[in-house]
Amino acid sequence: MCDTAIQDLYAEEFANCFGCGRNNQHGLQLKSHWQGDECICRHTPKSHYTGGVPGFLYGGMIASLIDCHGAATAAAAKSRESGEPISRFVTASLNVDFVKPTPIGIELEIRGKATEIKNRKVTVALQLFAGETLCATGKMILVQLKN
Ligand SMILES: CCCCC/C=C\C/C=C\C/C=C\C/C=C\CCCC(=O)SCCNC(=O)CCNC(=O)[C@H](O)C(C)(C)COP(=O)(O)OP(=O)(O)OC[C@H]1O[C@@H](n2cnc3c(N)ncnc32)[C@H](O)[C@@H]1OP(=O)(O)O
Repeated sequence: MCDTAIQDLYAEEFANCFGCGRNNQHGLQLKSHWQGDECICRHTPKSHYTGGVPGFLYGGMIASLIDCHGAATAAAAKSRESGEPISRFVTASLNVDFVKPTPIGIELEIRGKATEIKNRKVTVALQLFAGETLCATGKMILVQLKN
């Protein structure tokens, strides 16, 4: 696994996101790492992010985890393809399927893979696991910010 998180390579002005900005002291500060041919993020949500049924995670938080990790996956995949430094991608489209209730209290693992890279547009497929259980999947389209 690459030691440096993708989010730690974002330019300073793009490092303030609630989900993954290293400079956002009130945010989740998610970290994503390239491993093999995919990108991995691990996070244990706090219990107050419940969706109303104690012990289970709010769907909006699930979408947020997928969203921010998808952006990191797109940035890493594009950088690996082009040989250029990590750049910043924003979400143009986010589709989440909630497959099983997601438990709170154990570490979640989100796995992302780029399925298509076309100029500034990257399509990413994601899976969110709680242990061995696939709880949610995501499909995203991300667009690289213009310089
Ligand atoms: C991430 C930090 C950002 C900090 C802000 C700093 C500077 C501001 C600079 C730019 C503003 C950018 C982002 C907005 C600000 C904050 C977002 C915070 C981060 C998030 O919270 S993130 C979740 C919310 N996110 C958004 O707030 C995005 C709103 N949106 C847009 O800002 C534009 O919509 C954008 C940039 C996505 C694209 O605009 P664009 O002009 O750069 O590019 P363009 O439209 O040419 O698309 C290029 C190729 O993507 C295809 N494409 C586009 N949209 C598609 C879709 N929906 N489905 C399928 N394909 C799509 C086209 O078809 C074309 O493909 P092709 O080349 O093959 O034709």
